[in-house]
Amino acid sequence: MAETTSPVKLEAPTETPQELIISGKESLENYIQKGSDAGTFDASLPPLEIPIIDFGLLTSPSSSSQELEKLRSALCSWGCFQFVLRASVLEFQVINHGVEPALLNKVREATKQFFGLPLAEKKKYYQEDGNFDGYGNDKMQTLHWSHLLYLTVHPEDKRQLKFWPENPEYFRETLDEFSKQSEVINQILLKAFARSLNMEENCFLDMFGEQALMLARFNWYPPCPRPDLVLGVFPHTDGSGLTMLLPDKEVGGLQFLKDNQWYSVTVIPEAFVVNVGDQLEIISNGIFKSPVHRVVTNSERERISLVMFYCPNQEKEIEPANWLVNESRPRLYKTVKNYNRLYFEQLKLGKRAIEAALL
Ligand SMILES: O=C(O)CCC(=O)C(=O)O
Ligand SMILES: [Fe+2]
Repeated sequence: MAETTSPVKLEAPTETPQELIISGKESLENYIQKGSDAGTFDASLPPLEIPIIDFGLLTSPSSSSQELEKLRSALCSWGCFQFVLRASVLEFQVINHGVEPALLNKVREATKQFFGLPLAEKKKYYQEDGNFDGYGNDKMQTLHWSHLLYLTVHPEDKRQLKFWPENPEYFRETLDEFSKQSEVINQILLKAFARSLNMEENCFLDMFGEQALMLARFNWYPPCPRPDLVLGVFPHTDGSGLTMLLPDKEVGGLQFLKDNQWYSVTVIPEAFVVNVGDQLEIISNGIFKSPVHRVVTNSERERISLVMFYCPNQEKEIEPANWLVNESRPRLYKTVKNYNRLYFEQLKLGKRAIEAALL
């Protein structure tokens, strides 16, 4: 998540993990989790039976109550759902063109092309100390088998264009278009989330504010020789308010934890996966769950994903919405400001920020 001063030390990757291991600069051991978190991973887990929400039924104030109930139940039990966007759905919304499969393909193509560039070219966009945007990797004690590119996309005056790839040449305009459409989709979702709890439809949206932060995180998972031992991303919850993920069109890997069991997300080429982040769990006073998830690796194929983190304005305090606090549901969380900072401070200590926010 974006931070002006990132407490997690980020170092730009040099080569792919596999190249580093072959050249002897790094050991596979550095990628294998030890101690109580150690485990072996299995890509063929039970499929995640998360609901597929009909986005079209959420877009009007008189959304079908059945679809809202389905949404509420997904957010409270799994904390995530999938939805497929048809171009027609957004045509009558604020924007006059929808997210078409062609745009999704372009975004995925741009992602693949960028990560496929020679290192010398990618180096131009390396993360710098004290700045979160840019190309790098999560420098945790045990390494993730992935590289990433973080870019702040909203508010527009917070964009740092020097980290926006110019290669491929359509990267910037594609991300710009996709970000604008993602923002509209996120706003529609937040309104539907509020309506699903019988709240005034703008109440979550107002808490995010006009200066809501939107970060794009492009992930690249090269093939890994030991998918049974090495993870692409460790189990975590997102520090966002709301996360909208465009997964790889063909290669799976994302898994969610529920009741101590891991489930694999089914690959549906045109579907987004949406999950609640910690900040929305706080705002909803724990009614919506910020789910633990991870990414497993694959020995044969690379995988890409694009994650859009939508977060409340970090200058604003967030706290459980009044409507959701009552005698039978006492307030669970403190008032917090700049949750993203707390998130990374706790991550560095190997802890979950949401626990530090509990009253
Ligand atoms: O690549 C994915 O499917 C998910 C990545 C993820 O969880 C994240 O970037 O926070
Ligand atoms: Fe995540």
